[in-house]
Amino acid sequence: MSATIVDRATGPWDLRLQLVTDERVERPRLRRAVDAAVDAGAGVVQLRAKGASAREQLDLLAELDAVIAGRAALIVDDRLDVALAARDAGLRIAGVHLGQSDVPPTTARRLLGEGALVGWTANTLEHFAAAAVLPAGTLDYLGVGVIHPTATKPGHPPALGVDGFRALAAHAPLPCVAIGGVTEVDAGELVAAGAAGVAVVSRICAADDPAGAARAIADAVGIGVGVGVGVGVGIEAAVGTAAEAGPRIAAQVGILARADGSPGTGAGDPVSAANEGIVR
Ligand SMILES: Cc1ncc(COP(=O)(O)OP(=O)(O)O)c(N)n1
Ligand SMILES: Cc1ncsc1CCOP(=O)(O)O
Ligand SMILES: [Mg+2]
Repeated sequence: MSATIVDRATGPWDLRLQLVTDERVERPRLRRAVDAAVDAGAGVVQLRAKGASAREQLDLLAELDAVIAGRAALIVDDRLDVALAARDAGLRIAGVHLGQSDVPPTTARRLLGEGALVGWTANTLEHFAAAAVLPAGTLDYLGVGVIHPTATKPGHPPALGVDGFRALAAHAPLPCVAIGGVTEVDAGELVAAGAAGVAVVSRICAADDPAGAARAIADAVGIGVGVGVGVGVGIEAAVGTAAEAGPRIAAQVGILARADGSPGTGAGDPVSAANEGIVR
């Protein structure tokens, strides 16, 4: 048995906790929140700055890249052009999170490459059906919500609640990241309901104690279980829904062992495997 070192800036991706930046928060505070979230184990940081110009987003990405320092994947909301320009400027940009009205995920995959992280918003069975017919390997995950009403996204779709999420996610062709009003109160329930992870804006970015909030959510989604000990028992565990979605996904749902060498709870269960699949 040997420890597996994962470069979290380049994958495989840990989807259990994604910090999405809050454009209402001042930059120094935002930098602290990002640092705290990554310290707590967030595997993905998404720049969401809808009011910012492309140049402003590039500046922000440079700041975030410096704070993250390769400890997590940095992705961009909506803007494939900005993601590509930031890469061109030498920043570590893992990929994008696209909405239904953004450029097609197939374009993003083609331009960002096989190793990129590409997420797509999907809130309905129709969205799931559209995701399911994309070429295998186009998408890494679906962003599903909102779970609760949230002021962070005005005009958001109807709130699913945890039960609605469970019912919807049961039909998902890819790992689902739950978003919208998520806190430590229900992050664990969402994982139990089938989420590969949660995406969080205000509970961390606007918290008085972002480090405490990030740690509480990280604990709730099981980050920290089996840290540092990995064995190669992931391939069998990866058979099932996620693996059927394509070989890229199967490769991401490797299983880890606990410190005593026994397999993690993901063995034989691809959803749990997805939640436990990264050794750091
Ligand atoms: C992880 C995750 N899921 C969903 C969204 C929502 O993205 P989108 O539909 O593009 O809406 P905006 O964020 O652009 O308002 C997301 N950003 N992240
Ligand atoms: C970007 C986005 N998409 C759906 S809800 C949401 C915002 C979630 O923010 P918060 O975690 O503050 O509720
Ligand atoms: Mg978007």
